[in-house]
Amino acid sequence: MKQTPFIAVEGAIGAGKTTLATMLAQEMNIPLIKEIVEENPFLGKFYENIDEWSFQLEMFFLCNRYKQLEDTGLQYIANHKPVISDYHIYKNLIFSERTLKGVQRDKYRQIYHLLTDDLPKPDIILYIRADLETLLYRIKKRERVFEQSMDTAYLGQLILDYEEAMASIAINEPSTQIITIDGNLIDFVENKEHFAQIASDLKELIHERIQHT
Ligand SMILES: Nc1ncnc2c1ncn2[C@@H]1O[C@H](COP(=O)(O)OP(=O)(O)OP(=O)(O)O)[C@@H](O)[C@H]1O
Ligand SMILES: Nc1nc(=O)c2ncn([C@H]3C[C@H](O)[C@@H](CO)O3)c2[nH]1
Repeated sequence: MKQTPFIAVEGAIGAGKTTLATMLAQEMNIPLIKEIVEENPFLGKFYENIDEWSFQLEMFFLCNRYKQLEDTGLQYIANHKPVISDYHIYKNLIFSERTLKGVQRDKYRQIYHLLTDDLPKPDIILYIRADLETLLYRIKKRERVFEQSMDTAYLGQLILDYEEAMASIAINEPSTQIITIDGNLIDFVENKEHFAQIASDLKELIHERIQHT
């Protein structure tokens, strides 16, 4: 096992990935890799008309994440520096398998594998699992205008897709350790003890990995 961890925070839309990754980066004094949201020119259009804009949006996310992770590999992982990101590259497939159809989906899949198969993959995933009610509440509270008309069925399906994806990673990438956080009950934003427990579990896991290197 590698000594220097690459940690990714994952979960469906509004689960709290960016919030938790930012808090942990600060607590552990490690760099944070954050996905681009506000500068994304296709997100607003996508939520208005998924069929029309999905290919552009998925390709935009893929290219951005590809570049970020390529840089992360060179800057941090190759130099044995720990790093935390608010996504796993696999989320591109989770979303695209739902939003794309037919030839576009086939082409995207090929491009995805071509670009990402040799990218650095996280050693540890913090998976925030939350139900539809919790996510809808948080998306509303966050007030991103383009997300307010999000189809509930789309979000509900993504929750299921995330469950399947995490189970698949657990089987197909056994060196990746997944810590599941109950996002309905654990309030790492308001409750200091909840956050302290997550940080302590993560540090212990990293320590164990170092011991077993
Ligand atoms: N555990 C939590 N308890 C209470 N509020 C939370 C919790 N996690 C996140 N929030 C709140 O929910 C909103 C969404 O959080 P955040 O932006 O971190 O989610 P995200 O998973 O990064 O979203 P996205 O999928 O859109 O990137 C924010 O307003 C945040 O303060
Ligand atoms: N279709 C699609 N594909 C992705 O890879 C992807 N990654 C994030 N998102 C959406 C969720 C939030 O609204 C917003 C910020 O995370 O962007 C995505 N949407």
